[in-house]
Amino acid sequence: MIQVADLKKSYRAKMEILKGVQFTLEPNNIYCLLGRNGAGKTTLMKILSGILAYDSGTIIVKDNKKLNELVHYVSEKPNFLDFLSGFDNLDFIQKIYHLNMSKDELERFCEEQGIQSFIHELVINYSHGMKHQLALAVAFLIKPKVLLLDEPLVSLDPINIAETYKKLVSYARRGNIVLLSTHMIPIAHKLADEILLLKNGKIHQVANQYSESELEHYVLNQI
Ligand SMILES: Nc1ncnc2c1ncn2[C@@H]1O[C@H](COP(=O)(O)OP(=O)(O)OP(=O)(O)O)[C@@H](O)[C@H]1O
Repeated sequence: MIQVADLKKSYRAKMEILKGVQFTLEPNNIYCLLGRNGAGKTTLMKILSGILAYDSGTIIVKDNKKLNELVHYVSEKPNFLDFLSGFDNLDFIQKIYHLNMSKDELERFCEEQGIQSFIHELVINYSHGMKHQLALAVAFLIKPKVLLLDEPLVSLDPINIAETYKKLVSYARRGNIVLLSTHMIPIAHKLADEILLLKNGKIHQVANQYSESELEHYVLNQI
């Protein structure tokens, strides 16, 4: 469980983006982070993943575990070693994480992830959607307890979106936390157990108990 309280962040003296953010994340749940452009969603995710420092507030992790050891952040602009294949990128990452996977095991993993058709091509030649699929595969390879995804579905085709829905739900239900930012209300409605609405530097946390049109109405009235 992760409890965030009174979290504040400014980039410049007069530009406070997070003004005392408060929310709780529990294992087995998917959270969708919604908010207008520039609301601070990426800022919040970067803070949770330890990439960015915050000014004040507390982030408490159950059992006093270190958050940055539990979290994996998938950026909206994933970066890889472009002149290696996706497969060699995955192999490099599994070695860094000491997963001790053989090439055959990694091939099987790529098949399970549905990325075998392009995984041996150089990343420099990948489309946006292929890069995002590879970034999601990295997340499922290293299996973080807390998976943060910054607009992960924007460049995926409908079949890959449906597959990713299934993967994220089953991943969360195995005792993990999934937090993803999205601008798409149907995605939030379909996936989220709870909605985190970021507005004016504060979070409103609500259960996803709405129909899709009610959620749209709620979000459009709140943000
Ligand atoms: N490194 C930085 N230095 C200064 N200002 C920044 C920096 N990064 C982000 N900001 C500002 O902080 C605000 C929040 O940005 P952030 O990227 O967190 O928003 P967001 O909710 O993810 O937006 P979007 O939905 O458009 O992706 C914006 O006003 C942005 O210009």
